[in-house]
Amino acid sequence: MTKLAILGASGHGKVLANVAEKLGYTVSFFDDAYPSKATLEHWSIDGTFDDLLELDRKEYQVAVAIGDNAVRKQKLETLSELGFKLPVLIDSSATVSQYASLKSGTVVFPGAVINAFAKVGKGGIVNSGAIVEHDCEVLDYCHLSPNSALAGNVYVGSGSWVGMGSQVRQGISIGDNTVIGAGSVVVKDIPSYVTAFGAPATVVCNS
Ligand SMILES: CC(=O)SCCNC(=O)CCNC(=O)[C@H](O)C(C)(C)COP(=O)(O)OP(=O)(O)OC[C@H]1O[C@@H](n2cnc3c(N)ncnc32)[C@H](O)[C@@H]1OP(=O)(O)O
Repeated sequence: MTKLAILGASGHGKVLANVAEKLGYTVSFFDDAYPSKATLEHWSIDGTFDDLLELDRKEYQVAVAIGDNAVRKQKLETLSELGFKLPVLIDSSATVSQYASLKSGTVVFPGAVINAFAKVGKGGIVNSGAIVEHDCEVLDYCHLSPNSALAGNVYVGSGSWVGMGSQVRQGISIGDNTVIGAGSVVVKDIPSYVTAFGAPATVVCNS
């Protein structure tokens, strides 16, 4: 059995562990709240981030269960530089086209769909029931929240967060480090470093 060390003993971590166990991994958690927090449900937390860095890279692969895109990026980059394998994890109930491409550290949650020729970069979260239609390009360290839907040929810049249930019309471009609020309907391009929401989505502030 392959061992997976999960950084982040969070709700997100619980779902990630569930995905990984279905794929046959044995999981253990690491979190900087250790030792004051030593368990997560029935799992044990075995140490802090620094403890995780001491693990044998041949024995352990690593996943980062941190929802904040910037923090997840920073942790994954450190782990990658230190030689840890950051697997792509795809829940057994998700549908991912054989023509789609996903980069290291990306996790696809239950019921998500990634269709033909879509690309998802490094360290992404494709959350439960999210849809990434054909030819979309989602750059590194994005989070597509539960039930969000990108129609065909949508572009999402790095570090952006598409909120729960949001829908993005085909061909739309969303910039880097932008937040699309929950329940939005995006019908016009949205620039980088902003928060936008509503139906139709409009920019409400810089993020
Ligand atoms: C498994 C998981 O749980 S994954 C996590 C999924 N979570 C999400 O998708 C949440 C995405 N986040 C949001 O939608 C947030 O509301 C954000 C980021 C857009 C804004 O958050 P904040 O900056 O904290 O805004 P705040 O909650 O203070 O609201 C400010 C105003 O905007 C309004 N507002 C906030 N979000 C939205 C939204 N998505 N759509 C419409 N209006 C909104 C609020 O009603 C409030 O209006 P008011 O000033 O008239 O009272």
